[in-house]
Amino acid sequence: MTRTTGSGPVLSADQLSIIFDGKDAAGHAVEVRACNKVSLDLHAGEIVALVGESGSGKTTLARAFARIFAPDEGEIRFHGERITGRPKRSFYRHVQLVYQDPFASLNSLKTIRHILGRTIRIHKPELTRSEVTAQILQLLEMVALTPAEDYIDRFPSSLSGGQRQRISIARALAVEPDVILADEPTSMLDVSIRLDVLNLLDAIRRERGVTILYITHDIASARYVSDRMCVMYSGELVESGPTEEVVSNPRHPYTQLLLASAPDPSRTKPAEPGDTPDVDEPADPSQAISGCRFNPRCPAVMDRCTAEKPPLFTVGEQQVKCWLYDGVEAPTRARSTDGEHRP
Ligand SMILES: Nc1ncnc2c1ncn2[C@@H]1O[C@H](COP(=O)(O)OP(=O)(O)OP(=O)(O)O)[C@@H](O)[C@H]1O
Repeated sequence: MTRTTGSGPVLSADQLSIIFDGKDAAGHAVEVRACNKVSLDLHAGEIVALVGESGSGKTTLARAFARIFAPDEGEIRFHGERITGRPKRSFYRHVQLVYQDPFASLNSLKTIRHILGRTIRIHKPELTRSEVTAQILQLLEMVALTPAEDYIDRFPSSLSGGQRQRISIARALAVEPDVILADEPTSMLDVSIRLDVLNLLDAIRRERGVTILYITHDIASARYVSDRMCVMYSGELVESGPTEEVVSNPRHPYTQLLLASAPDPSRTKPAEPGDTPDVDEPADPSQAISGCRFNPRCPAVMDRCTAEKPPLFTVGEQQVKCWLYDGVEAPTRARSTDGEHRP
């Protein structure tokens, strides 16, 4: 798969559904739409945060982008080309996944030289041994494990969680990817080093132009690092837009709930007493719900919400899947778009 240049998205999901076999509360077989007709474009050099509570489908979407799950409906496109049926190895030259758990994702019996060298050699078999070593040292410097010579022959078991996550990120960078899909990369790390990893992702984007999908439960970290925020609920994207717009003026009742529940003192929309349901009550995608999937929890539910599924409405720079915005005009600021009403 070759990289083509152009102004379109680097990686995109187009009406993507991933469906698992599951069981409902009574034990009957049901389909679980972990992702349901999701459309999302990732543009060159941007950091997009995908936020939502546990079970909302964030990991499933990342794994579909990484081709671990094949689409049941819709498409994944890389620079506009369908990827179904294309060789995976050449795709992984461009798109890399960083996992949540830096302890499980690195082989603790191999040295860092082996772990990074193997990835470099798979993608660049023409390099000599000394060229591979030079690249490993360069990668260690990029992820701030310095002096790099002190780390290259160490085993992951001698590193802290934050240092291991840096090795995972270095391994992703080893192929000089266009896109990194970072699935909760800081959630298993000490709070004190989470910011370092977020700053590293930001540096990778600025210095290498890598597009990053940052998946997280934590709205404050998403706000810190991302340009755009997409909110997922029960397998669907319910709101997206420039991060500051979404955070300072959340439109969807679910986004309002998430923000009101976030331990972020700088939030601008505090909860009104009694107006939000419990955010710890996760959505169950195996549950049959007619109309909007958020309607059983929505403080603003209307008759229409239980009868019809809302489409995406454009409100200013945001896209919101909620009937509250049917026919609502909001001031639109001058900003270039690709003309399509897609997140
Ligand atoms: N292999 C699978 N088989 C059946 N159901 C699955 C499978 N993988 C995920 N699911 C279901 O799909 C839904 C979405 O899961 P997913 O892990 O994508 O959510 P998430 O938002 O990433 O949650 P978390 O933050 O807890 O990882 C959940 O209801 C989950 O139980």
